[in-house]
Amino acid sequence: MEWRRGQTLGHGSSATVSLATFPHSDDVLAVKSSELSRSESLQREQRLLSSLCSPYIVSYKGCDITTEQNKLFYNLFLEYMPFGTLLQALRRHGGRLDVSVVAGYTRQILQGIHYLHSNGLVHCDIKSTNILVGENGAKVSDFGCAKRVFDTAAPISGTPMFMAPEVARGEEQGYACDIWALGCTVIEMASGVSPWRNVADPFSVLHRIAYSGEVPEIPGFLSEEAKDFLRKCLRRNPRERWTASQLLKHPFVGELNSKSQAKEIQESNSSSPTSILEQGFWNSVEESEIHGKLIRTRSGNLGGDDRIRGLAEFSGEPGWKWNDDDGENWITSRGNNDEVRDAQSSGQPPPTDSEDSDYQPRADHIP
Ligand SMILES: Nc1ncnc2c1ncn2[C@@H]1O[C@H](COP(=O)(O)OP(=O)(O)OP(=O)(O)O)[C@@H](O)[C@H]1O
Repeated sequence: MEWRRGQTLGHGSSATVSLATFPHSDDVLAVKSSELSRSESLQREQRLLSSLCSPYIVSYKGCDITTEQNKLFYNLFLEYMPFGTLLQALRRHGGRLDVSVVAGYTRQILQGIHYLHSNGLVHCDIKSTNILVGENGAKVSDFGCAKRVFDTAAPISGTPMFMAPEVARGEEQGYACDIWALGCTVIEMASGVSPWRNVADPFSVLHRIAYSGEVPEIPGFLSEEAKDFLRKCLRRNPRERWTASQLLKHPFVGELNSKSQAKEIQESNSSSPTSILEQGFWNSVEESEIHGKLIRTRSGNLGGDDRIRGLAEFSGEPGWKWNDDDGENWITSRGNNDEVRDAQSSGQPPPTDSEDSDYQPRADHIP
């Protein structure tokens, strides 16, 4: 099927995401692209996403390969989420969301996590920039770090600020790490600040998470229900952390609340621009995120501080920025320096439809 690349919606470490429009229909999709030679991670994401089907997971819509500016690009088509990331939703609402909206989003993210866990998958990188918002609320996206729970050979990956203690120590990365990261995301949604404050660099945050015995500070203004929910998510021992199915029955996100929460979410989004013509607005919001987002770390078999220092140093490659005021100043780091540089350069956007001269889409798999 013929399609055209439209405006850029966002940049990740491994790919650029643009709008995809279709000449003979009003359909609009998001297309996540990277150079074919560097698309291993995107193709892995495609294999995983194409096996999933849930209203709480951003839907897979197909894939293809195009030639643009004499380069081959691998393209993964996704359901378009018009309100962008949860972090952007947060910024639009002045940095924090009403508790009832937080509860509604939390329930939806939890349903996405529950679906993944029921299918033997761990997301490994739950955080506000990997949750996308549409007309009906939040969906889980970005499966670049996801893995089968029994895949013990898979490297540790994720974003240090959201890493669970057992992950920071390099012991295990099972279902419970997504629950810890959900707790961190809820704190971010409710308070507008990073889950860990006063940390100078990635080594400090990883060390603190791994060995301090502390948990992120639970905002005092939250209701008792919300605080209790967070305490169940943020237990340092992964065996004591509640599971997604237990948490779905917690009163903070309970079924009884879900109708009013859905209404709150719709109202909260109704003041936001939805038209794709207003993408300039989104792009300007996105700009503030481009300088970096997450650290994605892959650890070797070092122990204790050496291993943590290794993780932190991977995160310190060119482009790394740490800014405690904005926990979103992260870059992705994978494996070794070459891979880091490759990942950064593959993030270069392919040309948009107005820029490319030899644009030849070849949509083999678009439905
Ligand atoms: N389906 C979508 N609809 C709308 N915008 C999207 C969609 N998918 C991604 N985006 C935008 O593109 C950005 C980058 O996407 P994504 O996080 O999937 O890329 P990535 O390369 O995997 O990033 P990361 O560095 O987190 O691994 C998102 O933060 C979001 O702003």
